[in-house]
Amino acid sequence: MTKNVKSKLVLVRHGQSVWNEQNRFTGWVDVDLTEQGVREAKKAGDLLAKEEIRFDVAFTSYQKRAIKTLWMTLEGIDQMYIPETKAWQLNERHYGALSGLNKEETREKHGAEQVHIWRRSFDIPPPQIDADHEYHPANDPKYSHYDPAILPGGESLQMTTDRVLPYFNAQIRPFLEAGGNVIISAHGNSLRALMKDLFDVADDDIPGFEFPTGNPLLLELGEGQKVLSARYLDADRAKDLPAF
Ligand SMILES: O=C(O)[C@H](O)COP(=O)(O)O
Repeated sequence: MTKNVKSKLVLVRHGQSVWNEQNRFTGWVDVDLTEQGVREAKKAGDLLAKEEIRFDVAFTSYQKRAIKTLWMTLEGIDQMYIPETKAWQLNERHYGALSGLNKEETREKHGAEQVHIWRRSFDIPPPQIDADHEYHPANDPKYSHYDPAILPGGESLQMTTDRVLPYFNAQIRPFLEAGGNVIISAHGNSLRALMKDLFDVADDDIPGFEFPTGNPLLLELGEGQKVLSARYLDADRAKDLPAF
């Protein structure tokens, strides 16, 4: 049976960041890519070039690790001309008071089980960060044009999903619905939120899925954005995908 592909959607997690390398909780802290992260982002472009997809529009977060990954990927496919929208709703989940801490040291202090709950539960947020802390978005000039009341100080995956999906449905789905091809460069947990919706994954199962850094996930979508096919372009660095 032939697949009736209406649109293509590429999800790419940013290449390795400085704090990925240092094993620190990152969230909304705006750290840069490492040299390895740059190589991963460029490779994402090389891999995507082989697919010969013409994109209509790109989306990314307010965070430079995802923005630069998008730019290098678009450069690799010679499509830097496409419209590009940045939205804080696609940011990584806010890691609250854990932001900046080393994950191993936090395990030593609070126990591996507690750290696993903070990292991989669906609905348990990390401890909130103080409103006057430099890592609270209300104190970051990037977000000064937003009402501080809507800016998070620590999010569970569920809270992340609750701000990613309304944005996706309102701003990105219409392009897919119209048959457009879309690329989104974002983060481990904002991409999990999208994966949960697109593949209809249960709350308890979604934290178990990992997005490799800088490895584009290509989805072919049919009517109503039903997933018809899904594969990571770097098969050697692929992770498990939900059933569809
Ligand atoms: O924000 C972070 O620290 C990482 O990007 C994702 O962290 P996690 O693996 O703990 O979800």
